[in-house]
Amino acid sequence: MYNRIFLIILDSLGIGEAPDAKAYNDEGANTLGHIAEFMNLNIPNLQGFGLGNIAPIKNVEPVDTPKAFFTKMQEASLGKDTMTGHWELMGLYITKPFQTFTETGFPKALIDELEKKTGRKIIGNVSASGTEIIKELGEQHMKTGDIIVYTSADSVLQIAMHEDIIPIEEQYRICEIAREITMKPEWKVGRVIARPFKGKNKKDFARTSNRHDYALKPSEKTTLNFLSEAGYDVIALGKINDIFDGYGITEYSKTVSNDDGMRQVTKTAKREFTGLCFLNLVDFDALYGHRRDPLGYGKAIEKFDEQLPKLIKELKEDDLLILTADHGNDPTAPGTDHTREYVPLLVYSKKYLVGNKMPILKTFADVGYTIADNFGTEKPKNGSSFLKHIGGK
Ligand SMILES: O=P(O)(O)O[C@H]1O[C@H](CO)[C@@H](O)[C@H]1O
Ligand SMILES: [Mn+2]
Ligand SMILES: [Mn+2]
Repeated sequence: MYNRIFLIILDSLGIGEAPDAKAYNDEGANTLGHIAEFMNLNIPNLQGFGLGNIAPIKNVEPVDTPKAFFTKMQEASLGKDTMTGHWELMGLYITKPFQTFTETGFPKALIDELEKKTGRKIIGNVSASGTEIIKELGEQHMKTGDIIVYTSADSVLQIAMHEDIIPIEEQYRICEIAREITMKPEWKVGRVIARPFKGKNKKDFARTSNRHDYALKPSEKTTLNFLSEAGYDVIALGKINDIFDGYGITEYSKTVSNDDGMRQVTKTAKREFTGLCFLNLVDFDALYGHRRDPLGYGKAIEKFDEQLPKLIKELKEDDLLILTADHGNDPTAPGTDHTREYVPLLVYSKKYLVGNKMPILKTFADVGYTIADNFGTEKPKNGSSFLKHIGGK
């Protein structure tokens, strides 16, 4: 048994179109592949793990003796958002996608109720990029106190508010009201998200790290519950606690950036625990994928690669490190939304000098199943264990 499993989600780092990409209008999408074509990606540590053995990536050649076990995984659930990806990683499928309001905006009855309960007028109510809509409506919001509601291709109701106009606690209260209203079955969005920003005017508005996601509680127990019920630690870092609405998590800490996430996971590796440490690195997605910034994305991957050895240094022989993603977000694709892709899977332990190829996995749920299998707890309904491919327990 591995005593500690570190699971790091490089949010949105897809590795090529999924077999069903066409159904999502994402044929040809390849987040990592297209970033590598855009720049000279220099990621020696991930390369050494065998990232370039999974798929052809410019400048990231396959290696003869990869340090990790490597493959790619397909998503089984319907959808390509963060919640869907993460829930599936922990064994839970979403077979009926959450409501989206991409084309229409939110219905008048919902907006009316939100205005009445918050006492504030709503502006926006369209599908938009978060950084664009604050440029467009942020100054008006500052003058009037009206709040900016917007959505995307995901099942989200996002509210952008200036931190000097509406104090952060009040922003969270407004979002809690929105979460309650959108619990109605016909309006049930996957997430309500507070998107606070700062700045003097549209030229320097910038979003802050006080973002807060109000997700739904997973409809069934996941590996996180099975672990914590069996007495193991389930340590959530970054957005993980929000994504699972705390369900099955024994302790959590938020992060302000990818760097902070890597610092926190490395710090956690220095202490004693038995169970899972689960980290999400959201900057890849929020700062670069949605912003269609392949160079920024590539540099963020290089930075991650640089920080990885500090974490590895703290790992013991009976620790397991799993690196993967939750969906794609090809910064060279049209629009600003996620892309339906395979995700890379790298599984590393100091126990092994070399890794090997694993079969392509049909579902992200294999990750959660494998973790439950390792700790000998109840298993999720979906998935199967890949422990047999990495030398057993
Ligand atoms: O454009 P921004 O505000 O970053 O929004 C993005 O972030 C949201 C949640 O991850 C997605 O729905 C996507 O639209
Ligand atoms: Mn995501
Ligand atoms: Mn996203």
